[in-house]
Amino acid sequence: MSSDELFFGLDLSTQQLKIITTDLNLKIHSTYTVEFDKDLPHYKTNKGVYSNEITGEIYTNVSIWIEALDLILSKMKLNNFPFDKIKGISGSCQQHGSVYWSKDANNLLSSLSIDKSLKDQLIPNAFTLQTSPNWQDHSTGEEILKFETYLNGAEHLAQITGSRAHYRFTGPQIRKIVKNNNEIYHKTFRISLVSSFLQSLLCGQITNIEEADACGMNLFDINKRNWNDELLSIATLTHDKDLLSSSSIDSKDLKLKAINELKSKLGEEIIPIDNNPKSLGSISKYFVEKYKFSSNCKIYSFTGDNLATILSIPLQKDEILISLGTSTTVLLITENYIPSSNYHLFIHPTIPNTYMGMICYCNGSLAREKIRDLINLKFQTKGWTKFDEILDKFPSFNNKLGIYFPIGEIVPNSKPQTLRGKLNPKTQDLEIVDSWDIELDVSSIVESQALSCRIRSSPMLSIRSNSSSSSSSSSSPILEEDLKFDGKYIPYIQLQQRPNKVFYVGGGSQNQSIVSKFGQILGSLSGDFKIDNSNACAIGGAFKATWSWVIDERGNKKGFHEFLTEKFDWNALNRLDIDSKWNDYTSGIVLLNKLENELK
Ligand SMILES: Nc1ncnc2c1ncn2[C@@H]1O[C@H](COP(=O)(O)OP(=O)(O)O)[C@@H](O)[C@H]1O
Ligand SMILES: O=C(CO)[C@@H](O)[C@H](O)COP(=O)(O)O
Repeated sequence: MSSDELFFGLDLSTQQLKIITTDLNLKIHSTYTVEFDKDLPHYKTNKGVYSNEITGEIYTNVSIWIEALDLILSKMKLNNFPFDKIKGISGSCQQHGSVYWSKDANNLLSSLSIDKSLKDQLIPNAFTLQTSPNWQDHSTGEEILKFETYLNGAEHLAQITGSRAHYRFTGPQIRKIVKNNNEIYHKTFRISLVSSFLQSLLCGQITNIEEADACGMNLFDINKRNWNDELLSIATLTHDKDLLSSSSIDSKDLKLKAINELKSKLGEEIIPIDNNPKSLGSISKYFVEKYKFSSNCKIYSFTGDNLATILSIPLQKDEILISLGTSTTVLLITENYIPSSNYHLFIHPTIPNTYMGMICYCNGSLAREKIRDLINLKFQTKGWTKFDEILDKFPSFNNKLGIYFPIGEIVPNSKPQTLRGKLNPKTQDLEIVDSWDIELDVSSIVESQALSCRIRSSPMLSIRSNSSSSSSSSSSPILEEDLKFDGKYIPYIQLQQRPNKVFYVGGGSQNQSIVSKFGQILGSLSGDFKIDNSNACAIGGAFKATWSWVIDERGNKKGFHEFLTEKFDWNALNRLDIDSKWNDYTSGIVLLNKLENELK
């Protein structure tokens, strides 16, 4: 490894912990991974988590993450990795999850001995709760109802926080813990997001939550750039009578006490996004002594995995990035804060006055894997080859679609279920079908997932379609009426908007057939691109660490976008040869709309 200045991007996602190292020119040097199911089998996780199908709870064990950190660094040490060259570290983590620290945590974090593992020193006493809710959790139905009711509805909540209430968001999850584990809540000294938890381990002290990731909590006021008192009180006062406005001094005191208690647990200060990122401090002495990091190695704030993903390429307006990880997420950037209950807006993690738009689906890779497994069972095959071969045999829309939600879905908000249907192209009537040949499920699942991304991202774009630029079938209907998705009408004009470019990242982007089908349906105007690696969020973290360090230590004044555009390796973008079938799939929008209206 020739460079003397290296940077780490960590990514703690659902199924694994990754580290990518880059140099000052943003060139990628190495990648290391620990997969939870495979490399830490004693935890007996399934795809990184534990699930309770009856309650809808999905969670994991904080201990897995702590053990994974020692394990990945030990793997690197065995490989003689030059830790002393690491100048800066940043990273990303799965969003919304929360970690509950005890009052002893800071002492324990700052006095770790290298004779014992992180896990043996932290797990017994540093946490009040050994588990952390996972973003796939669906157990907070009652809580999200309270958040939306007390805040005068989903749209109003979205105006304040960038999102309506969601099961997985940290505020509703905290409310559930206050209700079910009240003693534990009050004993908790600090609450971290997964991102601030990991940066705290590295810093050797509990650190604050970063502004962009705070937008995934239903607690943070995006306009005021601060915690919202009303929302903090909803998260902690679980008796309706305490929440209903009352002018009595006692009730005001109770509310204030509850707000202040949660504020102090979350940390009064939030790490702001600006053009002058400051380090949170140097890496803790445990890592210096055990792995031989330099004591000058700086830690920069971590963010959410989707937020870090948009840092991996110089994304522009009207370009969308699709992450085909465990979740499927559609990401884009915008300077306009126009919130809606149909999508999420987050503060951009490095560019001031800019936002990230996001749509997130739970049933992404794992739902596709279930169909792939059935195909492999039928044909006695392995891997994705047969699935891909079948998918490639469906070159155009056949007026059949299925909705496949083995677990509850975020978009649209729905229980676990499967629904298949055919559209009569002449009458536009829907016929529900109980089952069909499993081969049809292959095209159906990929088409319905891609159509949902197209429908829900198009209102956030600004380029109107020029239908002559894509292949068109004369039988395609023209949308002339507004369609209701997720309880809200999308004006048909907005359904005509198309992305300029689409970028694909994440595990599933390695699959040419899946990406081609997405590309045909999304119909980008200036091309589809795959990034030549599957670790976009870890790369985004490494790029953020590099940019931050260059500002912090070298006095560079370039903003993140300028810095990235200048150094970005454009050869890493793989242009894909995909023919748009945007027009042909217009009837797919009608069919998906009808099918979604039938969901239970
Ligand atoms: N060749 C492939 N074809 C389709 N899906 C794939 C392929 N390779 C990996 N995947 C999917 O990628 C998923 C993991 O994506 P990744 O981005 O690594 O995960 P994470 O969400 O944990 O960051 C797996 O669940 C798997 O289904
Ligand atoms: O909940 C969301 C975003 O809101 C998920 O995208 C999580 O952030 C986890 O992502 P992966 O494990 O799929 O990377």
